[in-house]
Amino acid sequence: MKQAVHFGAGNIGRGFIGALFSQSGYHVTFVDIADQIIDQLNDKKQYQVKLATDQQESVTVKNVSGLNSLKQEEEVIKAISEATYLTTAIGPNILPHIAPLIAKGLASRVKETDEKLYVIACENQISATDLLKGYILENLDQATKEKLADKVYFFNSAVDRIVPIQNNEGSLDVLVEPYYEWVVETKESIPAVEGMSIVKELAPFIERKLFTVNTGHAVIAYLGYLKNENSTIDQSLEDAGIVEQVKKTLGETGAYLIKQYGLDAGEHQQYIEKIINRFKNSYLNDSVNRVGRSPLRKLGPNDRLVRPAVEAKKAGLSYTNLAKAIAAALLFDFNEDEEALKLQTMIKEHGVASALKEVSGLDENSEITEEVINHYNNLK
Ligand SMILES: NC(=O)C1=CN([C@@H]2O[C@H](COP(=O)(O)OP(=O)(O)OC[C@H]3O[C@@H](n4cnc5c(N)ncnc54)[C@H](O)[C@@H]3O)[C@@H](O)[C@H]2O)C=CC1
Ligand SMILES: O=P(O)(O)OC[C@H]1O[C@](O)(CO)[C@@H](O)[C@@H]1O
Repeated sequence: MKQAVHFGAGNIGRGFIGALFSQSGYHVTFVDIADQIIDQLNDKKQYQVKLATDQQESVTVKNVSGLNSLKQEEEVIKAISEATYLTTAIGPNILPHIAPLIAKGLASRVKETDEKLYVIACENQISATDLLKGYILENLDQATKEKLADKVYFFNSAVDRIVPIQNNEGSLDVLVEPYYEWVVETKESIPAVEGMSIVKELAPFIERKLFTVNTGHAVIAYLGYLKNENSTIDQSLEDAGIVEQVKKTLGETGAYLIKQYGLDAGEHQQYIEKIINRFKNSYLNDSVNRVGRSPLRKLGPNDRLVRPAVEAKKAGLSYTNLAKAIAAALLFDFNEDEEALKLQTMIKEHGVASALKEVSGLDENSEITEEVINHYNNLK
């Protein structure tokens, strides 16, 4: 049986990427640090992916097992040696932590086989695989790096499926939205995986996804949180003001995307509407706290709020609604989120402009910062 190794047996790992490999005839070895999930994968060897619809259709995902990256290094190295694909869905901040083990796996593999391995990071981050590749190379000697050529390939990708936090402690089953899109950038001819689309140039796809799905979701999460910190995304969309704000913000990112990539304006508008409808799915029960999680990452210079604002400004386009979304993100003070707490401390100690400089790379006296501060004071 063909083998896939997937780092991160969480929501996207089990509910999306691992499920596609299993449906394509692969055995999937999930590598994680959560013993409870790993033990269950090895014990039950299957789980259900349930669709968040009124019919609640489900798919059984079979041929799965689990390894602990902290306790089973040798087994992970062996699994990497035998795999055709190595994928991740663990969060961009964790990539540097798994790179040393992947490097050991690759070093061992290239001594044993000339078979090709395809590495794809499935994270909400532009060029996530390039970042992972960089971290892996830092852990390899020159001779091994040279041996990777024509044997280990690294492809960037964009992943789109909403998978909320699961309220089913003790179960491997995952509730997911029916929609999904996995776009992988490569010019190679690679083994087929059901549901994977191949493109030669990822930039328009990942920017369209990140600056529509993730920007829109972030706007709802941060404004929804300000209204009621215990609410869900679909509940927040019952507020006409929030709906209007999402539409205006996606109008701004849309204007940038249309200009930058020559998208058809009508088609892009339909894409926006389809996405807002996905957000309204009440079966997902997706909390504003999950979607707003890790605000330091989400306020990063290349992420879903700041990058489109900077690009829109450069292109002479409107960015005031994006500035409002940034301001709302700066007010996200959910006390179970480490990054939110850190952000609030930064703001308290040094002020909004200084926090924006440090987190988003925006100059303290830039026009965007000025606009964000105006919105921040109004929202506060
Ligand atoms: N949930 C969603 O709807 C979507 C998430 N994504 C992206 O997918 C990635 C994963 O997100 P989720 O699945 O939602 O997160 P999650 O928190 O459900 O899953 C992450 C998994 O990684 C594991 N992990 C953490 N540190 C690890 C380490 N050092 N070694 C091995 N495993 C480790 C955790 O135990 C957990 O099982 C993120 O980059 C996210 O932005 C992308 C599209 C959709
Ligand atoms: O997973 P992140 O980057 O923390 O952000 C949450 C976002 O990612 C998703 O989980 C999937 O794209 C969305 O639900 C949401 O926009």
